[in-house]
Order: sequence, then C-alpha cells, then structure tokens
Amino acid sequence: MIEVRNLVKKYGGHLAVDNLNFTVEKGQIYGFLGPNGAGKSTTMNIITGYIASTEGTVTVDGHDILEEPEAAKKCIGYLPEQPPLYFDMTVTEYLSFVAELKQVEKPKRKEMIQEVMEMTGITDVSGRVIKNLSKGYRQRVGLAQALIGFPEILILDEPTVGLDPKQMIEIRELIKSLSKNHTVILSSHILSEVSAVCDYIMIISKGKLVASDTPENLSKAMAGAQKLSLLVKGSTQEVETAIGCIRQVSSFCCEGSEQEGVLKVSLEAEQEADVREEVFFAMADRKLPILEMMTTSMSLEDVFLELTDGGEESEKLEEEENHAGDL
Ligand SMILES: Nc1ncnc2c1ncn2[C@@H]1O[C@H](COP(=O)(O)OP(=O)(O)OP(=O)(O)O)[C@@H](O)[C@H]1O
Repeated sequence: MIEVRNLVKKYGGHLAVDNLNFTVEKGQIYGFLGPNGAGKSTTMNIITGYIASTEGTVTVDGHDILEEPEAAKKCIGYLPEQPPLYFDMTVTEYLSFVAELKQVEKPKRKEMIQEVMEMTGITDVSGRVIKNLSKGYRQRVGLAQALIGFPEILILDEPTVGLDPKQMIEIRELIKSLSKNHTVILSSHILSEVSAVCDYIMIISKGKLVASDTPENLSKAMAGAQKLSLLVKGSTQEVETAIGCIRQVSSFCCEGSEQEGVLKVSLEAEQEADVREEVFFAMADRKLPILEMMTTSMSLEDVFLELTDGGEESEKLEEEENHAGDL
C-alpha cells in the first residue's frame, strides 16, 4: 500500500528524518511511536504530500507522491496534528466544503457526509458551529473530514492528544472500528496507546527507525533480552577481561560501589541467552568472588526508553503513561 524508501528530510542543517525505510500493508493499523521531535509528523507530512522530502521516495498504491500527487493523495485521508477546521462553519457546512475540495461527485455528497457523520458519531452535532464543540468532538470532525471520499488509507497524527480520558478511549475505539475497512497509520508518543490500538509498531527516535514489529513480538523479543546486575570483588581490569570472554554478552559496564574493592557490574545478554552460569565460571576461574547476582527482564516500556535514549522525552512519556493508567 505504502512504500517508503531511503527517506531523508533536512530542515536547514537539522536532520529530522534519517534514511527511513518501511512498507505498509493493507488492512492493518500501524503506529509510529516516538518521543516529541522524533520525526513522526515530518514523516507523515511527506507521505501525505504536504511537504517534500530532501531525499528518497514515497509511493502510495503504486503512485509516487511527487510524480503523481493527485492519484497518490486520493488514496489518503489525513488528520494532521492540528485538525484543519473552519471554526465559524457548522459541521455539515464544513464537511460539504471538504467533499467539494476532494471532488466527491455532487449527487453522492449528501449521503457520504451522513455516513461519515454516523461513523464518527457526530450526527447529533451536525448543525452546531465548530468553535462551540468540545475538543473531543472537534477531533471527531477532523476524523470525519479525513474519511470523506472513503480513502483506503487513513493517516492520523497524534489523534488523541489533548483529549480527556473518556474521549481518548472513544477515539481509540473509533480508530479500531475504522481499521475494518481502512489501512491506518497513527502517531503517538504514548506507548500504551500504540500497543492497545496497533497491529504493528514502528519506533522512531531522532528520525531513525529503531524497531518495528507487532507489539507481541516486540515484548517477546525484549523480554528475552536478559539483564544481569552483579556485585563482584576485584579490579575493573580483571572483571572486564572475565566478561570479555563470554560470547553472548552484548554490552556491559563496571563502576565502583559503596564497598571498597567491589564493583557494580551491569550486563546485557543477547536475545534469550541465559549467561548466568558462564558469568559464574568466568569469575570463579579468575578467583573473582560474586557477592550478588540479579536478573531483570525488559518490559516493552524499558525497550522504548532504551531505544529512544530515555532522557527528557521519556519523562514526558512516563507522565502521560501514569495519567493514562489513572483511568
Ligand atoms: N518546519 C520546520 N523547520 C525546522 N525544524 C523543524 C520543522 N518541523 C519540524 N522540525 C524539527 O524536526 C524534528 C522532527 O519534528 P517532528 O514534528 O516531525 O517530530 P514529531 O516526532 O512529530 O514530534 P511531536 O510529537 O512533538 O510533533 C524536530 O527536531 C523539530 O524541531
């Protein structure tokens, strides 16, 4: 349905999208997950033809977005981060205007608008002026405009941002129901949202795709990535040499502990490798007593934080997650 190849976007000297490659298949819900500033909106704006890429190609249902923009855009309904609403119009007036813009044949417009209003649950407010609607209803109107023309693909940028918990749940349910007849790509910086709604997650960090898989596979793969934390009596050099001999250790670090001559060692093993015995023998061979050894598995949240470098953005994520958890 959508092929993105070697996509690069530079704003002046700033690299916002860094060589993205992915394919979107029909009939699934895809989630772009990443902290603020990761490059989600930029990627969506390029796919929908709002802005041009610096390098790379996007094809939508076989149409290159730059070479055949009309044909490509016909397949896409887009809800940008700021829904493009005209606040002084009533819902019906606005949707009629959108239908005209999208060149829906005149005799079909009325029926299509009614159907779209029913799908998004806004029939009751059809005569209301948009500026008087709540944020949740405005978001529904935004979704309704994306649905006009019944495009095969819906691209939704942070569709639940700024909504209250009840509205969030309602919009998520709505998106799920839309996926029966549409391919959906949505962006979010809320992990629980993406894992609840999407069939497939693409984690973006600093413009790069750092992981992509089903939520289940991501959890499974990462749950298998074992972390060990140890307290070992010995010098940094001896401990590092011992760990360096264990094949399946993918990364480790040593630092001093509160006890003199005792090191704190954090160690990560390759997927599903249990290296505890090897660690034990590697240390024992060198007469380095292990005073403590603990294993920790990674949750999907740990994975996200690690892949996206934690930091400021991750604190925001946690806040949002906790908030969502309060529901
Ligand atoms: N028009 C622009 N001019 C210059 N820099 C921009 C422009 N638009 C975005 N950027 C920068 O590009 C990077 C990616 O931004 P983008 O909006 O795509 O991220 P995002 O993942 O959608 O984040 P958010 O969730 O905050 O919208 C950011 O560092 C941002 O500051």
